Amino acid sequence: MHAIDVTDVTKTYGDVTALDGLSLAVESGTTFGLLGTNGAGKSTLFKLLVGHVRPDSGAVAVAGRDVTTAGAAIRRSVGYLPERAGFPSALTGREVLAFHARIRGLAEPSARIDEALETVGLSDAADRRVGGYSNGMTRRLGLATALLSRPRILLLDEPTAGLDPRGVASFHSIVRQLDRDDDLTVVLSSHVLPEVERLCDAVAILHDGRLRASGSVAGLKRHVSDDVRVRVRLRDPGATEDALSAIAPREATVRSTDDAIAVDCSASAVPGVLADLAAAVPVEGYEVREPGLERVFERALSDPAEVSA
Ligand SMILES: Nc1ncnc2c1ncn2[C@@H]1O[C@H](COP(=O)(O)OP(=O)(O)OP(=O)(O)O)[C@@H](O)[C@H]1O
Repeated sequence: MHAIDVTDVTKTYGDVTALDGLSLAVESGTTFGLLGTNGAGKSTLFKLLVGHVRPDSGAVAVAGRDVTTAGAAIRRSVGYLPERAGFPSALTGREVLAFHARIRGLAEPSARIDEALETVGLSDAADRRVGGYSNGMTRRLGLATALLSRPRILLLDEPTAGLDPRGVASFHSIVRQLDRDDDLTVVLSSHVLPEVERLCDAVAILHDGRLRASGSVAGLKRHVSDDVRVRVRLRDPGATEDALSAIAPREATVRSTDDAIAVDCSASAVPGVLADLAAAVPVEGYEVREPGLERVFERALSDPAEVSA
């Protein structure tokens, strides 16, 4: 069962094509990561999913219902934390939530407000003015507003951007706690690949409004896993050119930094690569790395063919 179905959606803003024939499905109950370069269309996708903008063409369905026709009913089942959520600084956290509960016409608002405050760890700060909240607390208050209607689908647009490491850790632990609820689908966008790798079951990578890759994190990694990356540190930074020439005849992708070169090649080619390099230039050391989500991302951006894994 899909929580979200996006079918051949195009969305333009004047001359800018934000989404270009995008199709994407998100399984119910999963935590799904949305990755992409700046301007790839992630925020536009979130806005389509909550009905804040309409597609020029194509269909957007949430919980099996078309967003453009289901309107308010959809908004009740979806919680949305926008990329930039600010609140009136003179209000307390509880007053902000009471306001959001009122405009959404929620029944039993105080019980829901207490529950949301508890979930995001703001119960003790609930009666303090929002103007005195840290960035992390403000983001968590944003999450609390998204949770007020006890949504089945939670959309988090770059929820940890700009937070310090403690703020990030505390947000992650809340998302992990929410993830225990099998009926809740979480879609989060992020530029931090390790964050997505840690929290998400499946991901989509967007570029220029198009889908470049989608699938389980493990499946996408396997897709590029015939290659490993060998990073070789050179004793003499001036030897980079000689090192590159030594590798040139091999079937490998090579990148150089000031004092190291990184070679993507098959695992079986590693001894030969190391031997070629050691014969050509003084080598300080090396490490071999299995592919991570970072490699999947690089591959997705450099190769326009859509990958599904
Ligand atoms: N209201 C708007 N008016 C005009 N252009 C817009 C508008 N909103 C978004 N765009 C453009 O649409 C494209 C996609 O933007 P969007 O914000 O969806 O990308 P994003 O992936 O969320 O980017 P980022 O990672 O930088 O937040 C960009 O080129 C952006 O400039």
